Amino acid sequence: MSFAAHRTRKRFGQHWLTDAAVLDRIVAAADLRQGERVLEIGPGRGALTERLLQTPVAAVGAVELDRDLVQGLHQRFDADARFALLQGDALSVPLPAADKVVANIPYNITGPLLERLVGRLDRPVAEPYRRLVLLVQQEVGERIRCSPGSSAYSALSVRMQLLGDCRPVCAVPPRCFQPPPRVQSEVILIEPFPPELRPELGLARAAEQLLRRCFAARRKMLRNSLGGLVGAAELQHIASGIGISLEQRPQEIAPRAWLELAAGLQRASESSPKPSSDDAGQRRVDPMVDRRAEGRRAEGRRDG
Ligand SMILES: C[S@@+](CC[C@H](N)C(=O)[O-])C[C@H]1O[C@@H](n2cnc3c(N)ncnc32)[C@H](O)[C@@H]1O
Repeated sequence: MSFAAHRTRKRFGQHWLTDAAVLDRIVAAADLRQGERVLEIGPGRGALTERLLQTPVAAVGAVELDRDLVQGLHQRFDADARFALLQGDALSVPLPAADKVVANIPYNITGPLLERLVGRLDRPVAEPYRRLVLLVQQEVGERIRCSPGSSAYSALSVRMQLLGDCRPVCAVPPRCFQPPPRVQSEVILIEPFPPELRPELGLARAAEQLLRRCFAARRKMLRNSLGGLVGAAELQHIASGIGISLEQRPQEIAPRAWLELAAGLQRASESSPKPSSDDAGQRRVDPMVDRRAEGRRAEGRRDG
């Protein structure tokens, strides 16, 4: 099917980026160099693909879910040997090897796609991309990159900022798309840390549990959220060592401090006497904390 015959599908999050200045900003932020391979999720009708192919990259691997766009994309780009298209779901197909990812992503899969591309704190991707430049719903972008103390600061902010350097590139209002989405958007840049700079796996797991526990009750002071994990004096000692107050709430604690807190609690829990059968399971970071609270929040929706 040609692009002219194609009908835009809302369920695939199809909002074509038509603003030349935003396309320029995305490509400039990606800083694509000679020989690099770039992955594009959701090329659509190829507005961004065309720009990517104007850079000196060695390969542009694109993954598009909508079968009806495949023919048009082949017609438009097959003359360039660097272009390769894979039809399928970016959440499940084997992704083409790449150094960088550049994409105007379908907002309804933001959460799982981020997990696939950047990984989770306790399940990081083995070989991180060097850089990702993603057009996302502004609300999600803000949560990814915001500083502690901001109302948008959440467990997602901590996780992402422990996995990489996250920065805003530019705001993108609805008029930059056709059809315009109902929500504001923004371009963000993520530079994942190399494996040697990531938290060690045991600590990452403990931090993940801690984040779930504390952000499930984000209005509670740490003293209350953490009470019962270790004794009150021990908890105070750990907090003072990190330079945080137990009167603080989760959204005030910086990403690195979460790791230090998890490490301190782990150490305290390991060195304390074995709990009696009555309070077994209460002294260590609780692995059964409710996962649902954070579960779906990272999934943005372009249509509000
Ligand atoms: C917001 S549009 C962006 C299109 C184009 N890159 C642009 O900037 O104009 C999102 C694109 O992702 C595609 N898409 C949606 N879900 C997908 C998935 N799970 N895997 C791969 N592509 C997907 C849509 O069909 C659509 O082409």
